[in-house]
Amino acid sequence: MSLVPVALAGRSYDILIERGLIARAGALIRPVLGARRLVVLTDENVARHHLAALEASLAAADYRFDTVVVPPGEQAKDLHRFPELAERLLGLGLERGTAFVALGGGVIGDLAGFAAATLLRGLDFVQVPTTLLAQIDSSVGGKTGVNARRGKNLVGAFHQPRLVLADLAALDTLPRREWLAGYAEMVKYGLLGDADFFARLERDGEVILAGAPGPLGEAVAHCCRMKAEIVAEDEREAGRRALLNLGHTFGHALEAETGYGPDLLHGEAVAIGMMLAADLSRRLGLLGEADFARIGRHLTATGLMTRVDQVPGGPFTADRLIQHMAHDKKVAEGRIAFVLMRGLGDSFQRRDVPPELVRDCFTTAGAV
Ligand SMILES: NC(=O)c1ccc[n+]([C@@H]2O[C@H](COP(=O)([O-])OP(=O)(O)OC[C@H]3O[C@@H](n4cnc5c(N)ncnc54)[C@H](O)[C@@H]3O)[C@@H](O)[C@H]2O)c1
Ligand SMILES: O=C(O)C(=O)C[C@@H](O)[C@H](O)[C@H](O)COP(=O)(O)O
Ligand SMILES: [Zn+2]
Repeated sequence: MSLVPVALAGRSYDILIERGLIARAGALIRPVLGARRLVVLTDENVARHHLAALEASLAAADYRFDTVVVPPGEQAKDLHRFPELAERLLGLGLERGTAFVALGGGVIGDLAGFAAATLLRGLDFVQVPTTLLAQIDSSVGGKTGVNARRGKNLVGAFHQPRLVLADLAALDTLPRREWLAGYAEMVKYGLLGDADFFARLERDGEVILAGAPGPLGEAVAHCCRMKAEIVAEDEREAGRRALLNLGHTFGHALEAETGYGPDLLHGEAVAIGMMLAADLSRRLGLLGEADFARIGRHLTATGLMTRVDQVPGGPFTADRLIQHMAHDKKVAEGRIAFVLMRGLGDSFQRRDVPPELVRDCFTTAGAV
C-alpha cells in the first residue's frame, strides 16, 4: 500500500492507495473518524459497481449509515440542484457527529465535499475516489464546490477530507473515455512541474492506461505526492497552487460553452486547455517549438482532443470563450492570470498577456 500524507496544521490526513480498499473502508475509517453515523453520497453508475462492497464494509465496522444516490455527470454539480440535495440530506436527520463519505469521481467528491463544508456549518468527510481523475487530483486538497451559470466551481469552499481511500481496483470498471480524461490531469503534473514524469508518461502511458497495477499505482502515488506537497505549501491558492490550474482557464471556458454536458468531460477540456496554454507560451517566446510539438504528440497519441474544433457541438466562437474566461477565479483587477510554461515541467503564472494572442490561440485551434 502507498501512503501519502497531506500535511496541513491541525487538518493533516492520509491518502491510501491500493487495490481492495473499498472492501476495507469501514475498518480504515474507524480509527480516523469519531463519527458513528455516516452518509454515503454516490452516483448511479458507481453505485451499480461499488456501493455494495462499501456498504458491507461499513456494516461490518458497525457504522449506521444512509446512502444517497444522484444521477451521474457534471449536471449533478449544478448550483441550482444543490438546494434539493441539501434538503434531502438534512431530511436524514444530520447531526454534527455525522460524516459524509464521497464514493465516486470528481463530481461526487466536489458535491459531497461542498455539502460537508456547508451543512450544519461543517461536517467531516472521507473521499473514496473511483475515477483516475479523482484518485490523482480531485479527492486531494480540499477544493469543493458546484458550478454556477456564470462559470465552473464558482460556489464552493476549501474543506479538507479526513481520509482519502484510492482503491485502484475501482478503476477496473471505469470506461476508457474516463481513463483518458483522468490521464489528461496526470499529464498536467508532468507539464506543471516534473519533466521526468512527463517523459515517463510518454514511455509508459499506455501501460498505465491499461491498468497495470505497478505502473498505475506508482503514477497515482506520484501525482498525489506532487499535489500534497503543493497544497501543504499553499492550501488556499494564494500562489503556487494556481499551477494545478494549468490548462483550466481555457478548459473551463470550453466546459461552460458546451453547457457542462456529456460532449466534453472536464479532463478532455483540460487536455485542449493545456495545448492552448502551450501555444500561448510558445507565442510569448517562452516554450520552444520542439516542446510544443512534443506535448501535442503525446496528447494526440493517447487519444485526447487537442483542438477546439474537435469538440462536438461547434463551431465555437473565440469571443464567447474569452467572455467565459473573465469569470476565472484567478482574475484580479480585471486581468486573467494564465498558467504558462517556460519549458516542460516549468510552469508559472503571468498576468500581462496581450488579449490578441489569446484570441490567436483560440482561432488557430479552430474557434471562429
Ligand atoms: N476539487 C478538485 O480539486 C478537482 C480536481 C479536478 C477535477 N475536479 C472536478 O471533478 C469533476 C470531474 O471528475 P471525474 O472526471 O471523476 O468525473 P465524474 O465524477 O463525472 O465521473 C465520471 C463518470 O464515470 C462514472 N464512474 C465513476 N467511477 C466509476 C467506476 N469506478 N466505474 C464505472 N464508472 C464510474 C461516473 O458515474 C461518471 O459517469 C469535474 O467537475 C471537475 O471540475 C475537481
Ligand atoms: O486543486 C487545485 O487547485 C486544482 O486547480 C485542480 C484542478 O484540476 C481542478 O479542476 C479544480 O477544481 C479547479 O479549480 P478552480 O479553482 O479553477 O475551479
Ligand atoms: Zn481539473
